[in-house]
Amino acid sequence: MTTPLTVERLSFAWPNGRPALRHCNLQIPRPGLWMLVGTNGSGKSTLLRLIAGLLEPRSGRISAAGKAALVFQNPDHQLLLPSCASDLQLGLPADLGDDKRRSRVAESLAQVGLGGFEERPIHTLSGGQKQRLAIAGALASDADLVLLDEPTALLDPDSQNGVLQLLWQLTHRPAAPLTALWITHRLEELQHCDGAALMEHGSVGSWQNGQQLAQRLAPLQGGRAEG
Ligand SMILES: Nc1ncnc2c1ncn2[C@@H]1O[C@H](COP(=O)(O)OP(=O)(O)OP(=O)(O)O)[C@@H](O)[C@H]1O
Repeated sequence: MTTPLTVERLSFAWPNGRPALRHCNLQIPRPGLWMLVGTNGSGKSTLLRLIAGLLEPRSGRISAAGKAALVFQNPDHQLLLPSCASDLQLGLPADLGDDKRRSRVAESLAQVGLGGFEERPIHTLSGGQKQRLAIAGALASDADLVLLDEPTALLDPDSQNGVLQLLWQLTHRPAAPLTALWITHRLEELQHCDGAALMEHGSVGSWQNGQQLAQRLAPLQGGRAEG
């Protein structure tokens, strides 16, 4: 099986000269749900933006087996059009015909539990539904690698669990399982991943058992992974 993502000696500095990543290495060995935790400012969001191609590295290499899509903490920052269907249409591959576009939108909505929501105005969705729609956008765009930047930070516990379960199911389905790289500050989420790694000062540590990493971090940081 091809390795979904390899990041080698990646370095990045902002225009003000401040380094954000320092020779950062990360390898996701197989599809699944992989989580990153770390102090504020350790470079997690910058790493996701580099992998998504929104930023150019200063040096190093990123090699992804498939297409990447980014899901932001606040879905209002990425859902741009008035209805669910119109928003998903925006991210579809350009070469699809009309019938295929309609069916791709319907399938993507169904896969995230929003079947039949084509005409629903986005402003009428709950926070959890908006986050599901953002994930449907990743599915509709044919992404294999979904990069989620604290996707549950603004959600209540029920919606948080719903989004976690959805990602678990999409990353463990028998046919074409996705690869997800999920940033979190909520240590309880680490119990639901295939591996968790700690990011510090612009570098990522090795994969660990999520539950064990959460147990190590909780007493150190008062239940939160922030410094
Ligand atoms: N647009 C920017 N211009 C300059 N510096 C930035 C910019 N965005 C982030 N930084 C800096 O880069 C460093 C890494 O930020 P980043 O947002 O990647 O950290 P993070 O681990 O995602 O933090 P958090 O957990 O708070 O979201 C920080 O020092 C931050 O202040």
